[in-house]
Formats: sequence, structure tokens, C-alpha cells
Amino acid sequence: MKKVQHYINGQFIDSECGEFFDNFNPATAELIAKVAQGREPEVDAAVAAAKAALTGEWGQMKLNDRIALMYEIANEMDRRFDDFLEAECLDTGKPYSIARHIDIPRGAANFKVFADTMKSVADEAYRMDTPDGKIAMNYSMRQPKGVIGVISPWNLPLLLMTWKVGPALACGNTVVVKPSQVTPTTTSLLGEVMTKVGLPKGAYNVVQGRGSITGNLLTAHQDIDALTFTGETKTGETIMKACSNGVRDISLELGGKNPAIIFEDCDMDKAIFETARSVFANSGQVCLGTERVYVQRPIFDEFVSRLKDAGQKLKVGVHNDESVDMGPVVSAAHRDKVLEFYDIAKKEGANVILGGGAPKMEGALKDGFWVEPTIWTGLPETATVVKEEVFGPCCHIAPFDTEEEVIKMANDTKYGLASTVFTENLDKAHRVASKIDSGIVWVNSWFLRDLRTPFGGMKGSGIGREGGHHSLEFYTELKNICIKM
Ligand SMILES: NC(=O)C1=CN([C@@H]2O[C@H](COP(=O)(O)OP(=O)(O)OC[C@H]3O[C@@H](n4cnc5c(N)ncnc54)[C@H](O)[C@@H]3O)[C@@H](O)[C@H]2O)C=CC1
Ligand SMILES: O=C(O)/C=C/C=C(\O)C(=O)O
Repeated sequence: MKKVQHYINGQFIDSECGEFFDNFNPATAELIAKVAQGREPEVDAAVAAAKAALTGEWGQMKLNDRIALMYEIANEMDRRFDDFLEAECLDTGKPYSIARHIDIPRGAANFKVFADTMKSVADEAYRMDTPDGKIAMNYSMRQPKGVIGVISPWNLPLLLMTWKVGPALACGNTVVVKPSQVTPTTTSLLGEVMTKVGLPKGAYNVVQGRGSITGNLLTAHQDIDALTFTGETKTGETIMKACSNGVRDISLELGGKNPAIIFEDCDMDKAIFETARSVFANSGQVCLGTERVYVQRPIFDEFVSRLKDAGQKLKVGVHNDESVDMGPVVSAAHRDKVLEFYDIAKKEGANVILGGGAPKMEGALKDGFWVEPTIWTGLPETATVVKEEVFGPCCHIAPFDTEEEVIKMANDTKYGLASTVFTENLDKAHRVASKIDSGIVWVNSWFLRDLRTPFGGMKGSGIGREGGHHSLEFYTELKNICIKM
């Protein structure tokens, strides 16, 4: 049986208590690995190693050498592409068709982009007159924040973990990562990459384990100087409270209930293609995905019927079948949660246009964590599945008449992560995009990511922006030095 271990101070180790928990293949519910359950000794050892590395070989490394190492990590990840691909798809159930184009290439890109960023960090300087008629020069400099705690989720495990580890290391910090307990493997695999490229010991550490045990221990640890988290809003709130103890900085990327706005003057082919992606990709387990679709009344029926066609055409199946579009959801618990939302939608009076339950799968797949691609119409804006994040391959479609009305509907949510707007009228696109309360607005597209741009959410969707130079706000301390001449 495969064993997934901690990676602490450059060594792969089991837990001191010898405890392991089970990891399952979401497509079959078969046991695929035993994962070490980290407790206090492992969290303490990882944080101590990370702290020591700040003043050791890693902390003393010249910026250019650090940048070179970041590229080397990315190159080694590219060389191990197939290992990462297989591990990620087996843990999550996502098909090769997604992970090959999104998850795995982004893992390496997340190191390259921050290596590039660090080459062009500029410091501010201000000359001032002093009361005694002389002058003083102020200049700012950035220094690493210290030991960064990284708590990452299961939906895009490698992508979202490296989106934090890349900038943290590029800025000279050290990290202690706790990946989701349901998708532990690629975070440990990255430890092999770190060993291979010669990253100094203690700079990258991994403690495996459940959120309620290992996650809690990590967030409470007072030698964690700052913590970055992606996941559910409620967990984000818990982590924020824990980090208030010791006044430690946080970066939170949380849930969404993202709207798509489809105007009657849209390019319908484009609107259907991108909306189908944003609703169903990764079995709807993307925080940027669309769960509320608003369509202008004259094209409502045509849009509903064409999105239904697109959903019906999706091939659901196992990750290593190259023709598969959609896999299972990640766990039995998550399948149950999504199916409960599907039941609530029916009870609250939804018209089920597509799906609405669990598909019947055959043979080895019959016990897997499958849910159907699902479309509803006819619910009021107060309905549960219009208000709450489902995180499954589903959406509700509602008609609207005017621009003012749809902007109000789109913004009537506790979240504010992402949105999409489909129109061929450029003035309207600018106007509407500027009025939507979300961190990202995609016009005639979805999940088009330039990694230099600010990424993050408004309202309950998070705190902070990461990407390119914006990541320096969280991963460095900015210091002013004032020299009297
Ligand atoms: N990117 C996103 O927006 C994501 C949203 N979700 C949503 O969250 C729901 C719950 O799924 P979970 O896996 O429980 O997500 P979660 O947000 O609780 O888990 C994400 C990470 O936080 C850790 N964690 C959990 N509780 C913690 C605590 N008290 N202290 C420190 N770390 C903790 C987990 O072990 C995992 O590594 C899902 O059904 C889904 O709707 C889940 C994953 C990602
Ligand atoms: O492109 C990114 O950096 C992030 C994408 C998706 C998420 O953050 C998520 O699904 O949680």
C-alpha cells in the first residue's frame, strides 16, 4: 500500500505516534494510500526547521541564487510532469483532460512567475528637508516575513498550494504546508523535487493531516508568522480568529457564488462554451466557477436549451480515459453534500432541466463519488441553491430584463470572488464590469489567468490580493530606512 509521509527538514518521515488515515480513489472508493496523521511533534518539528532555515543556508542565499532555484524547481516539476499528473488525478478523480492543461502546468508556472517578479522589485526613495537645514534620505526595503503557514484545499491541490509556496519562497520565506487530507500526494511529491534541486533543508516542509487536528495546531503555533489559506469561508473565519492570537497576518481566498450575466447581444456560441466550462469544469469544484446564470429574457429559452445540450454531451468517467470531460467529486462527504443541495432544490420547487441526482455507474465505478451535471430554472433569488455555494457541477438560470436589474441580482450575495459578462457591446461590458462587486470580472471568457494580475475576493470571498507584485504585500515586510545626511 502506498504511504504518504510528512516532509520535514528535507526528510520524509512518518508520525511519531505511527498513526495513518485512509485515502480513497474518488472514482471507485478504493483505498489507494495510507497518509501520516501529523500531530504536535510533527507540527513543532516542521515549524522549528522552517524557523532555523531563515537564518541558515536558505536565509543567507543571494537573491539571484534563490531566483535560479525557483526556475530549477519549475524545470524539475516539468520533468516529473507525468508523476504529478497521475498523482493529482488519482487523488482528486479529475480527468487528464483538465489536469494536463490546468493543474500541472500551473504548478511549475507558479514558481516561474514569482522568480520573474523578484527580478524587478523596485524600492521607493524620498529625499526630505530636515528642521536643521540639512537633508535626510528615506528608502524602503522588503524583507521576508518569516515562517509562512500554508493551508490548501482539495479542488486544485497542486495549483493552489504552489500559488502560495511559489511567492513565499521567492520572497525568501520558509513554509510549512498542510494540504487537504483528501488530496495529500502532490504536496509530498513536491518534497522530492525540493530534494532533487537542492533546496536548503527546512525551507519547504509538509505536515500531512486533518484540518481539525493538524490545521488547528499549525494556525495556533506562535512561530508561524503569517498564514495563507484557500478553502471554505467558515474555515477561513476560524483561521482568522486563530491568527488574531499573536496578531499574525493572513491571506484568505474563500468561497464564491459567482454570477454569469448573458446579454441578448452576446455571441451565443461563446457564451455557451465558456459558461458550460465555468459551471461543469472540475465537476464544479472551482471557487471561480459559475453557479448563478442570468440571461436576458429574449434569449432565455435558447440559452437554457443550449446549455442543457452542452451538459448532456459531457462524458463522465475515469481520469485516465483521455476522452472523459468530467470525473467524480472528490469525496463521499462532498458527494453527499452536493446531493443534499440537489434534493433541497427539488423540494424548493426547481424545474430540473438536467441531471439532479447521482448517475448510475457500472462495474468498478459503481461505488465512486459521482454526481450528475445539473441545471435548474424557476427558483426565486432567495432559494437555497441560489444563495449558498454548492461547489458541484450545477447552476440555476434566471431571466432578467434590464442592466440595472441584473447588476442588483448579481451583487445580492455575501460573496464577491468572480463573475462573467457576455456581450458584444464594449461600452456595456466596461459599464457592467465596473459595477459588479467581485475581485475578477471576465468578459466573454472564463478562467483566463495572467499571473501578474491581482487575484482575490471581495466581501465573504476573502482578504488580500495575490499575483505578481501584489503578492509582495503579504509575503514580505516593508521597512523604511531614514538616513540623516
Ligand atoms: N477553493 C474553495 O473555495 C474551496 C471550497 N471548499 C468548500 O468547503 C467545503 C468543505 O470542504 P473542506 O475540505 O472541509 O474544506 P475546508 O475549507 O475546510 O478545507 C480546506 C483546508 O483547510 C483545512 N482545515 C479545515 N479545518 C481547519 C481548521 N479548523 N484549521 C485549520 N485548517 C483547517 C483542511 O484540512 C484543508 O486543508 C466543501 O464542501 C466546499 O464546498 C472546499 C475546498 C476548496
Ligand atoms: O488561478 C488561480 O490562482 C486560482 C484558481 C481557483 C481557486 O482559487 C479555487 O478554486 O479555489
